Amino acid sequence: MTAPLRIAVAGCTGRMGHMLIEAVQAADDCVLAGALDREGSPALGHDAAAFLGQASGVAITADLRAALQGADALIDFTRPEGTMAHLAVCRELGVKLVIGTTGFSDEQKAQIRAAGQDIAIVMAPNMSVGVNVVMRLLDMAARALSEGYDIEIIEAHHRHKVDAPSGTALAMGEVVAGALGRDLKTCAVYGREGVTGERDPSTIGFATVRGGDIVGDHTVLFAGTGERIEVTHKSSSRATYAQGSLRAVRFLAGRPAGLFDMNDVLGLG
Ligand SMILES: NC(=O)C1=CN([C@@H]2O[C@H](COP(=O)(O)OP(=O)(O)OC[C@H]3O[C@@H](n4cnc5c(N)ncnc54)[C@H](OP(=O)(O)O)[C@@H]3O)[C@@H](O)[C@H]2O)C=CC1
Ligand SMILES: O=C(O)C1=N[C@H](C(=O)O)C[C@H](O)C1
Repeated sequence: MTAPLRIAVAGCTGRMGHMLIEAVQAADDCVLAGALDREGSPALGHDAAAFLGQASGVAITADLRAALQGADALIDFTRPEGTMAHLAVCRELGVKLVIGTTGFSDEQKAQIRAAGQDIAIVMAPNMSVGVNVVMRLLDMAARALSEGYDIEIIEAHHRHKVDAPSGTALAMGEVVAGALGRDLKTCAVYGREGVTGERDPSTIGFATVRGGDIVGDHTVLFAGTGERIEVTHKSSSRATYAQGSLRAVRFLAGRPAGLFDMNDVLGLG
């Protein structure tokens, strides 16, 4: 029998933190090794699975090194500044890392790439199987619809989301731009207002909706003359992100270093 994967969770009281703890508690091959929250959190010292009416035996701590003690991997869905601080310590201690956080700057992404030389990391703005399959569909659609179709990416999320456009929408934009030989940095248009002039066909537009408890909807619209194609993914539960994160941890077992994404984890090439 193989030893269970020992997983620490950062942001353990957040929306994703709770989903991750529930998923780890339910998985036969995983065990909760650490639960990290921020200094000052009223949850510090409480059992990390208390919200489920369960006892994990892991007390929530703000001490990162304590949370990582004996952990094989840290799953991090927090904020970019939190993830960067966690990354440095994981790199020092040789702990693998699954990064679900979105909203990183180019410089922060470069630092994550560099850390991948020393530790094994999976980073993906969306851990669901469905979204990563949609990415492949988008590559195919963009190549087939490269002439005469205007491309717009529309995403909707809950009222608490702090970054826009979503990491997933930006990744979809990268896939489409890559398939068309465009550079998203120069062709993206983020929202429109006032007298904008006619649409430039070389652009990829983004529109953001925020409201209520929407888990995460993404549509890529290819609008032509006489027809339009919409490729849509809708998340109805965060459980898919948590299950994808556990798949990522399993994928990292036995891999000493490298920066991977969900294509690698899911074998999508
Ligand atoms: N890759 C994917 O599949 C998905 C990615 N996400 C991304 O995950 C991230 C978290 O989302 P969500 O769970 O909804 O957010 P929440 O706000 O619900 O949870 C964030 C958690 O991180 C903690 N936190 C916030 N700032 C810091 C920091 N600087 N250092 C350490 N911890 C911090 C919060 O603590 P406190 O409560 O004290 O602020 C909280 O526990 C977002 O970037 C989101 O876009 C979300 C879903 C899926
Ligand atoms: O903040 C969220 O909730 C989500 N964030 C991710 C993103 O920015 O793409 C993934 C998912 O859409 C949910």
